[in-house]
Amino acid sequence: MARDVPSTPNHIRLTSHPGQGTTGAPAIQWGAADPLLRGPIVGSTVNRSQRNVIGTHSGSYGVYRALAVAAGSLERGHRTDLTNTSPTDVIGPHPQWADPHKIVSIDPWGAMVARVYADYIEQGYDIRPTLAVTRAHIDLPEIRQAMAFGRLKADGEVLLENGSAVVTKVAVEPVWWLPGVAERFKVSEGELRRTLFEETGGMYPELVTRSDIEVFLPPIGGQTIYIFGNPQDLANPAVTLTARVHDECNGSDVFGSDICTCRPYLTHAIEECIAGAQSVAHGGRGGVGLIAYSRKEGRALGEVTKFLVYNARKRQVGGDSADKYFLRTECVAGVQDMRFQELMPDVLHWLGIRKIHRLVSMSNDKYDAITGSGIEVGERVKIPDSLVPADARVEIEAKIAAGYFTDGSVPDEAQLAAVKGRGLS
Ligand SMILES: Nc1nc2c(ncn2[C@@H]2O[C@H](COP(=O)(O)OP(=O)(O)OP(=O)(O)O)[C@@H](O)[C@H]2O)c(=O)[nH]1
Ligand SMILES: [Zn+2]
Repeated sequence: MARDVPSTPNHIRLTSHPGQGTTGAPAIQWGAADPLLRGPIVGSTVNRSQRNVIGTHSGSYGVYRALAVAAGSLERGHRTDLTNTSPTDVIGPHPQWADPHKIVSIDPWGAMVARVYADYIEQGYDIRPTLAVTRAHIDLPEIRQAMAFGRLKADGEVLLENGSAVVTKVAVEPVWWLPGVAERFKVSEGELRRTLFEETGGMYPELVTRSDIEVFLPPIGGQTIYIFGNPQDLANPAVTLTARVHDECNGSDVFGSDICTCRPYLTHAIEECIAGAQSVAHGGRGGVGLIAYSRKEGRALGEVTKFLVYNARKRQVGGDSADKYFLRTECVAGVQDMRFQELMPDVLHWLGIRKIHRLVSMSNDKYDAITGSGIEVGERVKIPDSLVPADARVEIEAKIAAGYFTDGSVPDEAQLAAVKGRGLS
């Protein structure tokens, strides 16, 4: 490993120093329809005078990049070679991209920077994609099972004979336009900036010293989109869209933990998306399917908090029960949920979506955020009862009592108290 990295500066230079100015930093006019007028996002950590954002690229992985530079395995200021990296499918531009209030947490031009900002890149600006579009085959045991039971049939297009589904997938990194984010949360921009500064331990001084810089690349996880069928159809409200927006639950999604409904609901949604995208001749709906997966582990409380809550739930007097489900979370975390679905619809607007015909979710927070942002929702598809693991009854009944969508009855207090989970074994 090369340890002699000569380019690390001896003096720390603070971008918060007002004397430094923004000479050379392109202006950003958020929501401008013309990408050149909107201006490129420049988050280079090397050429400070060209930066027009607070923070840096890659979300939380920016810290690993720093580590790689510190360890000498990455050359400081390495420029991405964008040869052959362009999107496999063109998405947009859609009219929503030109509305500064519809999209505030994604750079809509993030997948095509190499093309639209080619001149800037030629002049030496370090402009990096914040979105990447590719294609893949996904292979899930639940989908092969659905084929074995005759619920899905291969069509050679969306679903192959070997059980793989063909998808277009998009990786999304967050790019926050602070005035718009503040507006979403109904707080002043100053209040948002000060709180972000203080609650990150003063990590980004520019939040409070550089009010002229409005864009923040936050050190958080992003999203991944999986599209079944033609991505262009997402923007056509006449094409039936089956969609699920899903928040990360590593324990269930990946490891099959049975305390919640996350993986079964996700795989059910994938099955619905495949059927939704298949042709009518193959038993499908002749539409398009979408899964938007957000890195918001444990309702964005993080996995440590989540596991603490599991212990508290299962050790409480009387054992784990649905009536105490949210109370235990609140006791540990101080809040039930920190996901804030307010920013979630941005990705749907980026895709040009105006109508979701079948929303595979029971969450009232998701529903309210989506419809509140101007997207029409038709049917809401709940998780089939047979897919709810025994130990996840506590969660699902507590959610229904708290306002989640159901086509059955809402449990009362006594019924909730009677729904019990397993002990700690
Ligand atoms: N803190 C905490 N988080 C949980 C618990 N159980 C599940 N989660 C998290 O809750 C989130 C569930 O998100 P989704 O699967 O999108 O579901 P939802 O928002 O409840 O709504 P649906 O769309 O109806 O499934 C994930 O981030 C999980 O990690 C729990 O007991 N405590
Ligand atoms: Zn879960």
